[in-house]
Amino acid sequence: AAENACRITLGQVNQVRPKPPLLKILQAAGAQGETFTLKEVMHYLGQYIMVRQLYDKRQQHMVYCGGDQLGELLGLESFSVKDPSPVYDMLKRNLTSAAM
Ligand SMILES: C[C@@H](c1ccc(Cl)cc1)n1cnc(-c2ccccc2)c1-c1c(C(=O)NCCN2CCN(C3CCCCC3)CC2)[nH]c2cc(Cl)ccc12
Repeated sequence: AAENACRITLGQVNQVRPKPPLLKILQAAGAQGETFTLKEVMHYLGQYIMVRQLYDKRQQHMVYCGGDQLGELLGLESFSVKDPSPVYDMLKRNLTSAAM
């Protein structure tokens, strides 16, 4: 009934919970905790790519992730940051809603 409705504060409603393999990658990029906004997940994935030097220095939109855990998760050797679809597909498989 209404009075028993779970109280979801606005701050929590857009949180996602990465599955362990993705959480490990985010933590390698400095992420703390277990739930994040999608924006934070994207930020830490970008940081991970930079810290691990997975992007091509000359063609900076190309990410070569074969042989890295990121490539395992994506099921790809490389991708262009101009086509985010493989990343979104991977996130669909590796994120669960953290609300309740
Ligand atoms: C638009 C955005 C994006 C965001 C999501 C997606 Cl699915 C595609 C694209 N983006 C544009 N270029 C990058 C990028 C390129 C090379 C190395 C690292 C990041 C990103 C990515 C960010 C990010 O948070 N980007 C902040 C600004 N970036 C500009 C590029 N900057 C680097 C470019 C290479 C040289 C060093 C600076 C880093 C900060 N997060 C990502 C996570 C992944 Cl799985 C893939 C790419 C990115």
